[in-house]
Amino acid sequence: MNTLQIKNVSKTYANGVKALDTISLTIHNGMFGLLGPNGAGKSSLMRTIATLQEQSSGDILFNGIDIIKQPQELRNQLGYLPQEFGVYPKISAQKLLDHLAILKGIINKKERKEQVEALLQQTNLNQHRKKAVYTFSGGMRQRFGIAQALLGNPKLIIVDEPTAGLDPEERNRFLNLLSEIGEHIIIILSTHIVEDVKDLCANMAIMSQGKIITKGIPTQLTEKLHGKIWHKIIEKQDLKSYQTAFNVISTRLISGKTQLHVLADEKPEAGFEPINPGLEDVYFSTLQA
Ligand SMILES: Nc1ncnc2c1ncn2[C@@H]1O[C@H](COP(=O)(O)OP(=O)(O)OP(=O)(O)O)[C@@H](O)[C@H]1O
Repeated sequence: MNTLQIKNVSKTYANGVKALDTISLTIHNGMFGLLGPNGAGKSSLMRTIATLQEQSSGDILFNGIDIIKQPQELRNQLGYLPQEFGVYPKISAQKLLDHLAILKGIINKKERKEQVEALLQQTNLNQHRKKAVYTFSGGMRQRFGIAQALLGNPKLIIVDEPTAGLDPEERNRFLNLLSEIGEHIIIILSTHIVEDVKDLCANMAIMSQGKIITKGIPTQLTEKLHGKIWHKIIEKQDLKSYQTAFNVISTRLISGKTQLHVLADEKPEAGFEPINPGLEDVYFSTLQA
């Protein structure tokens, strides 16, 4: 079992922005969803765990190893797909993956060839291996990103906002690929898309303004809201008055009418119906608390 311990980690940038504020999390094998709006600090946390920047205070231990004291130990076991992968050189996907494998320390040629081929197959990119990555679609690039993250059989994989900008089919494909990677390593999926976390992640945390504001098992967090989420369809122009009168956690426009979700212990007023809470209700009610 792998264990990542984040203990009271804070990060203040040179410009004074406190992006991480006493974060504590313990993460074991399986897929962990880190959910939060833009600017919550997710990338700051991912970059800190990946040893690309140091925290201002607090400790991060991976399988008991302090990642500040022994960054190379962590890097040898890490696969990282950053939010911005940067500029791709004009060489084929296969050559680029081979080159990245050398950088990861896989110096044995035969072993490298086998890994590169297996990863191109696994990420369904084998038929595109001769094409340059910069010509790839967004979904193909992200799958290539996973292929490079998997080089060297890492025990910890970090993927930062991987599905942003993907169309639904590519997104599904990408998420299926992630879920196939396995239960024997830690995969941290940072995202602002609730759906990404809902079906895939055994554990999750919600982050806002540099803090972890809730954490747990998605189904248990959802269950806690049972009987407290109320639904009503109203006229668009009445929204303001409903927002003043009730704890409206989300709104959605459906065929010109507005659908409300309200958090309340009892039926707010006539016309409201109880509904089964979803992870979106957990997310929005937590962010508003
Ligand atoms: N290198 C930096 N220097 C100064 N401020 C930074 C730096 N990186 C991030 N920030 C600030 O820290 C805060 C958290 O940013 P971060 O990118 O970690 O959030 P995020 O949750 O990943 O959001 P997004 O999805 O928009 O990237 C923001 O206010 C951001 O402007």
